[in-house]
Amino acid sequence: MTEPNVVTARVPLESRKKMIEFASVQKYYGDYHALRGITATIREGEFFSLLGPSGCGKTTLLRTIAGFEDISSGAVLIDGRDMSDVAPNKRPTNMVFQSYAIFPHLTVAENVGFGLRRDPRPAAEKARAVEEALEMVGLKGYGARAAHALSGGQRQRVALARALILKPKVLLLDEPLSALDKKIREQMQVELIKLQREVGITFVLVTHDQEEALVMSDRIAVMFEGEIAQLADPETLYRRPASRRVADFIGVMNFLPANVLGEGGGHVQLEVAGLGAVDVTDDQAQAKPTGEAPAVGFRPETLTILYEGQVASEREAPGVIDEVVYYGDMTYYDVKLDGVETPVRISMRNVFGRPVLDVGTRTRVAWSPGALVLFR
Ligand SMILES: Nc1ncnc2c1ncn2[C@@H]1O[C@H](COP(=O)(O)OP(=O)(O)OP(=O)(O)O)[C@@H](O)[C@H]1O
Repeated sequence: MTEPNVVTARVPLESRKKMIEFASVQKYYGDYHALRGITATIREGEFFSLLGPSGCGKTTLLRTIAGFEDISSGAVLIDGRDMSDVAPNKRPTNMVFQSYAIFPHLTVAENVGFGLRRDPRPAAEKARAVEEALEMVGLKGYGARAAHALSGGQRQRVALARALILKPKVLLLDEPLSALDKKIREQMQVELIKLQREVGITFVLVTHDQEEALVMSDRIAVMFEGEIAQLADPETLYRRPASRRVADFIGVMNFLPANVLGEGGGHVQLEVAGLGAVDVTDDQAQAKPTGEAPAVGFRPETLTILYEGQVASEREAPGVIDEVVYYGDMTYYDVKLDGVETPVRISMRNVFGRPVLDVGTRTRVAWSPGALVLFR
């Protein structure tokens, strides 16, 4: 196995060199404006994801890196070099697709070694490289097997090994796990992260699965309609989404209407439906106001149902349980806070086998001002 790569071994992203640069990239398909001025930088050894709903342009953007898609204006640079006149097969990139594009009539080893067929190295050396690549993806000893006899997950590993053996600077992954069952997909996600850390290659992943992006990425670009709506690390995206739309796309976000009463000294004073008067810091407020009616957002796990006699550590609000959804390890409670028509969703871990509360029960909900985000 290769040594852990020094680049990815805890060198902060911002001090690594720029591996991919998008400079005002525009793409038209006829009249259709598919990429609307993309500017972003992906660093060496980064695990970077393009996340967004169907049709937002994420695959198109990925394909501009590989050179499978010409751009209408702007530039794509790889490792400091403008790729405008560089053909796809001359770029230091390799792509792994959603469908396992392997040759079913070849063995696993033949599939993995396919890209080395014009490599002048002696056969024994190439065979060793194939063995190494198979070991990397957890398929040690599978070389002689027929590729058609593999499971979906194994085929995708072969496709990965085949890409990695060519030692690209950048590996492009177009929804590589989306055809796999949930369990295998989750297992492969963890393996891919480990693999990426080991080889130190820059990975760019396209996915419409927000959980997958959160689990795997150093940073994520959330795209809507050909634009990057927010580019940030997973925690920032989750805790400080830049807009209602991003907040809604990543996990579950509750919204309650709010009135802005005043502002200044780094704080915003609000009156929030169901919660009452509350101060938030400027840091909790959407940076670029859109002029939409103000609302506060908060995640289900930032609220707690209080049991009888239990005291809230910060604030509490009364309400009635409207719906209960039991998931084994956790329960979702939808609670109608007094005076608010739309219920808020609360997730509770079922650690001590507490009784599930019934619909219609009056309850109190503990919440914390620090967990709120103001959208306006
Ligand atoms: N070759 C093409 N000709 C015309 N329009 C295209 C072409 N390829 C993509 N588009 C359009 O450009 C937009 C972006 O497509 P793209 O495949 O990048 O989206 P996506 O975010 O990857 O979505 P999905 O997850 O569905 O693949 C879509 O509206 C699509 O219909």
